[in-house]
Amino acid sequence: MTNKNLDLICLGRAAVDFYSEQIGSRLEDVNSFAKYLGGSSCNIAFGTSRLGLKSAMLTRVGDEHMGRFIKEELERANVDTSHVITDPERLTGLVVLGIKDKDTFPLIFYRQDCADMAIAKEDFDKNFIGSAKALLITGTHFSTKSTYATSKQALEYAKQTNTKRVLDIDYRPVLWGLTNPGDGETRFISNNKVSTHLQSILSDFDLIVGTEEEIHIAGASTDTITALNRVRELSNATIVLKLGSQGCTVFENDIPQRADEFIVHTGVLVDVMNVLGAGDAFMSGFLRGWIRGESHKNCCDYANACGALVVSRHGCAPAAPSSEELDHYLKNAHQIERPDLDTELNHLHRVTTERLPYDWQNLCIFAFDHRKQLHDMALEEGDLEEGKVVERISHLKSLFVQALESQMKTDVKLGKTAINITPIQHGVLIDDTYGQDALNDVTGRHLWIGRPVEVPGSRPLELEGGRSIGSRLKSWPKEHIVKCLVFYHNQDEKQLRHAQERQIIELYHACCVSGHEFLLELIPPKDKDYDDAIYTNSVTRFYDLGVRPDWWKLPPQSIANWQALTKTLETRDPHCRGVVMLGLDAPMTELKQGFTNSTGFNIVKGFAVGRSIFGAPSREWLANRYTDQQLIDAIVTNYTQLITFWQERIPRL
Ligand SMILES: Nc1ncnc2c1ncn2[C@@H]1O[C@H](COP(=O)(O)OP(=O)(O)OP(=O)(O)O)[C@@H](O)[C@H]1O
Ligand SMILES: O=C(O)C[C@@H](O)[C@H](O)C(=O)CO
Repeated sequence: MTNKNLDLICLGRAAVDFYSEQIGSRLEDVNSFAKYLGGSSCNIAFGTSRLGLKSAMLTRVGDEHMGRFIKEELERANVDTSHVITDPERLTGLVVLGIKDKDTFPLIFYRQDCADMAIAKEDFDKNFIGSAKALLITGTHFSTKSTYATSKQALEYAKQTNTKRVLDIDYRPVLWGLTNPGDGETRFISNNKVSTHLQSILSDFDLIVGTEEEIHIAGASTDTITALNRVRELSNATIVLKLGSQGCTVFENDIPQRADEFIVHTGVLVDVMNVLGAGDAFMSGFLRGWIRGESHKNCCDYANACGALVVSRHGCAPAAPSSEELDHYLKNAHQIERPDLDTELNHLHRVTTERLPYDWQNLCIFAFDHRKQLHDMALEEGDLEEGKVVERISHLKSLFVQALESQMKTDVKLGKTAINITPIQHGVLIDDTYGQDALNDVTGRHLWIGRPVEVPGSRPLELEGGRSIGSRLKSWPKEHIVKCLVFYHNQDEKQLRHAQERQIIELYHACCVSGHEFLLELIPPKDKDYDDAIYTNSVTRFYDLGVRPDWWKLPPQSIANWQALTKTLETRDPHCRGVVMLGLDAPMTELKQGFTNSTGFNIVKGFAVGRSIFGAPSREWLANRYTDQQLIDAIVTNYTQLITFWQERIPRL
């Protein structure tokens, strides 16, 4: 398997899963669904990519939002989507799934004439298939005349180019027209036609994977040994038999005469939340080892562990583990009774699977989540009635977004001439009190977006909208980063300190559940003395409490302090995204010095500054001394100044 730049191509179903959020509900009664990437083949392309293989997807999606979602999800997981073709006529397949109890998982496929079934021979060529070490096809894509012909063509190219061929039998009777269309749940119906059909392709494969029921359909017998023997008669492939919670077994050559002669590779039994997707995760784990030529034992260990992790979690694709997470689980599985409740494993899952949004290294964040300050400013300068304040500040915040847009255009020009400068990544911090329109406007544009939850100025910390932050986060776009500012001193009197810490712990856990990133901003209270060590001590204290924010927001620090903080982050949470520096309305020269001190410290990813950029121009605008355009221009001048300070401190490439 040399000269292959891809490890794996997956040909088959690409769908969107709508997954019931009420565990125990009948599907009839479910009232909210999570939306995930789905489709067995897509799940495997995604799962193997998370495990470090270079995977590609070969399929079609609709020319609509769901099709784009699939493509983007795959890309975020680093899957090659060069052969995810947009079908001009058909819609993307959908799947609705429920979790009734540990054995009942109602499932409806909305796949009539769906896009992935239109995959055609013209969608790929021999070079593409030959560029992978292995080609995987799932059973459904042999179920119609045209998908059969397309799949056979792909197999032929694979044979000619020494690409290994893998079959996941993945038998879904409904997709062969054997049950009523609403019954996606039934996993086995014996049918001679299907068996004969499948048997016509078995000889084409090097690896065949199936559950007992799937081997039964392929081998045309409900006696497992008989069915395995029939598969063996027709194929020299390595056969992997999945045995549910017991694990799996592999046959290279002859089939043993009795089941008790099987060499069973067992994993660790876990509590089932949902078995759906276990097969795709199993396949992903197995292929991680098989494509790299590892032993059966390793392949099966990876496969069983991936299956176990996925059955213990909600969803199929999003539950799939990363390489680091899998290795951690394999080392510790016997001590991890409940993977779904294990803090370390959940943390690794959260921080090592592709986080939204992207990789941030050079952040220039325009922070205008100020509520109290802008409110006071509006009253002072604008001579407004209280009722008009909201309207005026909302308008002001929309103009801030326009200023940001102008700034981004300026940067594009800058980037063209100064190519040796690291590209700037823009961000914003906006509240939903005055800035909902501005927030909606910036969302979905690949910006870093922070959104505050604290009641401004509160100490002890209070959250806007009360304590039920978890339910609030349900309505937040995933890309919004939960920002919480706390006026904190690690030597605050006990009661105050504990109240604040409890609030932060709850908030952090709510973010872990909702999947939002969390930014913790620490500012020492004005009414209390503190020395330089306060930041490292406070950060350490939160780690001791089990709070691992994705981001820290801290004032600029001395060089010695950045050294201490670097050490703390490296030892306590190497996956932390980093620190952004705040401005505290400081004059530009002071900010410049602060930025300079952070030179060379990789934990510092950028700045998040507000009043130094918008303060003076906003006063002018609120007092009607500036037009909208003058405000925008003044903001861009200040923002550009800060970006220049920041860029100058970044070592040139
Ligand atoms: N309760 C469990 N505990 C531990 N591992 C499990 C458990 N259930 C399943 N697994 C693992 O997941 C693998 C696949 O499970 P299963 O046999 O249910 O696949 P499947 O029917 O193909 O799944 P799917 O619903 O995705 O089609 C098993 O071989 C095993 O490794
Ligand atoms: O493979 C399918 O089409 C169904 C999937 O969308 C879903 O993720 C699942 O059930 C995986 O086993």
